[in-house]
Amino acid sequence: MKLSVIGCGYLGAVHASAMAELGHEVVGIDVDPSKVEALQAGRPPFYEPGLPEVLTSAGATGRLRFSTDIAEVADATVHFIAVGTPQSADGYAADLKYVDAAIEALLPYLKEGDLIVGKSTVPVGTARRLADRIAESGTGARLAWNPEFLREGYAVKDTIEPDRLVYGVGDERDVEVLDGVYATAIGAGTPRIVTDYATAELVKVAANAFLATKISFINAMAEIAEVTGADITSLADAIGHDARIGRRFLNAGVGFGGGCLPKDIRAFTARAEELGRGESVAFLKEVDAINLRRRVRVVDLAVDALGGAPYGKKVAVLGVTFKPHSDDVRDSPALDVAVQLKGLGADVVVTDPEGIDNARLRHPQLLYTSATEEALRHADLVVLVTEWPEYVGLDPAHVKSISRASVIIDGRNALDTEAWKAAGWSYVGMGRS
Ligand SMILES: NC(=O)c1ccc[n+]([C@@H]2O[C@H](COP(=O)([O-])OP(=O)(O)OC[C@H]3O[C@@H](n4cnc5c(N)ncnc54)[C@H](O)[C@@H]3O)[C@@H](O)[C@H]2O)c1
Ligand SMILES: O=c1ccn([C@@H]2O[C@H](COP(=O)(O)OP(=O)(O)O[C@H]3O[C@H](CO)[C@@H](O)[C@H](O)[C@H]3O)[C@@H](O)[C@H]2O)c(=O)[nH]1
Repeated sequence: MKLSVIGCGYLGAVHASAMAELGHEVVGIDVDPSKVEALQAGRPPFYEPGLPEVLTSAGATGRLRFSTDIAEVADATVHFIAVGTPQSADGYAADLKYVDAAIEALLPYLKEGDLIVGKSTVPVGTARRLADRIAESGTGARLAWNPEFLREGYAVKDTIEPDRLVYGVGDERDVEVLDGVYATAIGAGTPRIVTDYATAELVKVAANAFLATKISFINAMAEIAEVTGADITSLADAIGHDARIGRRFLNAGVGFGGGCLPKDIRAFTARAEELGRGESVAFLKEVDAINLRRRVRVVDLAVDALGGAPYGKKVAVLGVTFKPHSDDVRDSPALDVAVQLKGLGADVVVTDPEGIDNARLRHPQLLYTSATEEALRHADLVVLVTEWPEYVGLDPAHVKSISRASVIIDGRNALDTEAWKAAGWSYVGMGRS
């Protein structure tokens, strides 16, 4: 099939490449010429494991191209909307200006029977509004909403082998069109839920709200563990053995960040309030508050470890991305912790395998190095905030020999506690003693 993908950021670039890899002819459109140039040259403009390989192999088939010219969508019959829906500058609601602009830009090129497929995460009610706009344009095109559940770091695999497909449709004919797009996954028996627009939109935000709640739940338990001497990791293991609860997403630590969970729970709260149902999701404000408290907790632990006097002390911050295997620093707890420590006067040196360039753009006041040793050398304190394998695998005896630190703060409960203690470190985890 001939597809277009409007918006080639984290979601769109992966979607376009994976769809071409699966045999479709795809044009990816983005308004950012530097992104388009990089993608067209086979270079992902961001770090995502597996994407360079798919870009190259799909590119070599001639089925994948990228452009800034929206007119190039004219041949395609299915058009994915994958533009950003960030938090508004003045509140919690999602800013839909990119989605609206993408639809308006697409309208002149639509043909009878074309299908626009929304993949961006939007407030419930958006698809109905956009469907009305498309109907009124008289193009004969239709709209479906097909939320995306990929995780950064596993984005290619999650796109090619999704857990489930959700089709929010306004016309039953579009189920067949989407089955054609996802023929490989459908053939492999991937569950597919066909529903209306509102349910499809809500499935996406409900899934992220649930994941965020699960993380904040375990972090709330960590707060209790901290005042009782209980161990949060053992607690998570124990409750996680109950199949009704499950162990995944029960890792306590500095909390969740990224371009999705924080903004999506806030946008959901704002939308529910608009609908007069703010009380139904009021708990998400608490989920957000618990999450943000974990960042402060790490900062407080660091200040304590520095004897209450962070000024002029060298703090090595290991990790700056919101999670490993990504270069994304959007709403990153790690970056937030680094900025807060810097604000208290510490000489913060941040290291990360992939996130430094993005972090520097946002916070040029911090010192950065890609060399872990340089960050650690003569550090008065070591704080791990993103569990990259290279930090988890550090030799505690070696770190001791090059730093001045005696305390390691493990903001992700990812280190081998006993090994660090055995090497003479005072180990400080999150919700564990
Ligand atoms: N990143 C993820 O892991 C992920 C997963 C699932 C869903 N989502 C959702 O997908 C959407 C996109 O997220 P993202 O992380 O890829 O954002 P992003 O900011 O990385 O990418 C958005 C892209 O859209 C481009 N763009 C903006 N307006 C445009 C227009 N009119 N025409 C063409 N291109 C335009 C921007 O230049 C940018 O490259 C969001 O709604 C997000 O919530 C993201
Ligand atoms: O037990 C856990 C699990 C995760 N996290 C943190 O939670 C955040 C989000 O992690 P993850 O969900 O893996 O990352 P994303 O790539 O942002 O993916 C989420 O957001 C995407 C965008 O909506 C969805 O598509 C995915 O399904 C959803 O998992 C990160 O900061 C993690 O460090 C924890 O603190 N503890």
